Amino acid sequence: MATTCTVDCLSDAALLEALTAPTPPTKPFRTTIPRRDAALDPLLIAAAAASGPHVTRNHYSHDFFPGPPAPVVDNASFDIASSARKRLTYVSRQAPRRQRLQASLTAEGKENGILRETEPLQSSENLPPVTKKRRPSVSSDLKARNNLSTVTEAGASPKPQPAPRLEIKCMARTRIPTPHGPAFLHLYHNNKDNKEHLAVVVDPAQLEDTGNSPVPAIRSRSLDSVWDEKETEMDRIIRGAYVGRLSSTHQKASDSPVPSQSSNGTNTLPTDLPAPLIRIHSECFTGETIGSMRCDCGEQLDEAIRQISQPITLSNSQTIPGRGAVIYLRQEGRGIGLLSKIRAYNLQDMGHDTVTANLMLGHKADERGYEIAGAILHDLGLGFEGASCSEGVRILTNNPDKVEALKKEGINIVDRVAMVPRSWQDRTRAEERSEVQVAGVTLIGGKTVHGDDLDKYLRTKVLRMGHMLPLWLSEAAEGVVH
Ligand SMILES: Nc1nc2c(ncn2[C@@H]2O[C@H](COP(=O)(O)OP(=O)(O)OP(=O)(O)O)[C@@H](O)[C@H]2O)c(=O)[nH]1
Repeated sequence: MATTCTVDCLSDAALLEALTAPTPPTKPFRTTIPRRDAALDPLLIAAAAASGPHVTRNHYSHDFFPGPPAPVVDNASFDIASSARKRLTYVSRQAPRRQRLQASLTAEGKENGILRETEPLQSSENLPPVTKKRRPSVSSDLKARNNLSTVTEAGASPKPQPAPRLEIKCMARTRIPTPHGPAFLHLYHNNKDNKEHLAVVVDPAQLEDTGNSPVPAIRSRSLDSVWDEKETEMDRIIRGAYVGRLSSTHQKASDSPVPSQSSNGTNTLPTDLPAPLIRIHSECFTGETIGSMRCDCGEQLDEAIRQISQPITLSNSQTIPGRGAVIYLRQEGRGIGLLSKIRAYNLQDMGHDTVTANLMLGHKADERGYEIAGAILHDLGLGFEGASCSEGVRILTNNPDKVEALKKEGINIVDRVAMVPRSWQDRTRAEERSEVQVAGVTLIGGKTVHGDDLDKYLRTKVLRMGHMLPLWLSEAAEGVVH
């Protein structure tokens, strides 16, 4: 035994020497280092024990585990009775890759609010029952006439179930005074994800309830409809289905269905009335809640409400309040969720831009969808044929994907209004005045801010994501790309 141990220790030392030497060995290992074919190699076992079972993410749970008894080897390195000795083999206790992938997708889906088939449709529990009117198809008609059975034949593989039709419902609405004027906040439920998406409707004319407005009110059909015959007028008012401005003396439930005309009873809109201005905005906790200057999201939300609230002057010199809506979608971090966005920020600090950081984390540059936004716009009667405001909408964005996605949802977009970052509009003036406001920077009602992170983000949106915005000129002249 003593002899074998000495031989092995020497060979271990020689191997270590060869591996750690400043210059690679001149002769091949085979000629300088004795064979190492012992059943238990102490060096390898020590290395594995020191590194632990999770050497890399992909090797998590791989380890040495007792295997079948080892065959008796004459020159075994350890003096353990071979009958009692269990051979250690390197085996994996990981689930197959397919199962691990599925588990991680489910976890990620939860994070991003995607409902799995096994989860209850929490958010659609209050949706009205869907009455599906099925048009008889030619084949079902024939079957009915010939009295043929429509039951699936035994043995036929079940057809994959189509995804349920998207349903949304405005659950509640209330007046919100903002620094730019009054708005109505609408909260929506849907049967696709478990997020509460929102619509900030700017239409202060409907606060008056005088019946004189030349334009139709922007109202939610699902909110104004009667949900249940047991529902009282007060129930409807409490969930926001009221007209005018609610007060201790004014409480009037809205009609259902909403009349599809302006409140003065006409269907014809002033010819020079601009289409309502809308913005589809995606949630950004960092930009909107804690005033992060890594992006311009807080500022964009503020700017959207400000622009939509601007009064409109018609050619007959009549001025009417601004009208439109911000559809606020809960798709944080361009759909990857806050957790992944935080990780992406760390990659950005290491020198990657916002697009590359997403890709490095296994996400797409943009994972958002606009189906729910389209449905909310339909519900509000904005931008589609047959709506009370059939004039189409103007959209406030630089993002060509949003425009295309909304067109696919059937939204009639008559114009796009650019969303120019305040820091690119105001920089020269601010530098001249050398005053940069810091308090309340990108929050609602805040002022312009500048910063390197913000600049990188804005430039990447133009240069890598195809946003339709001229680069801030001095940067463009320098050709700086981050
Ligand atoms: N993944 C990721 N998301 C970010 C980053 N910075 C901002 N966001 C997200 O981007 C979204 C903001 O996008 P939007 O306000 O819809 O604007 P946009 O698509 O850039 O296009 P515009 O309509 O032109 O403003 C929010 O969900 C933010 O959380 C980032 O660095 N990484």
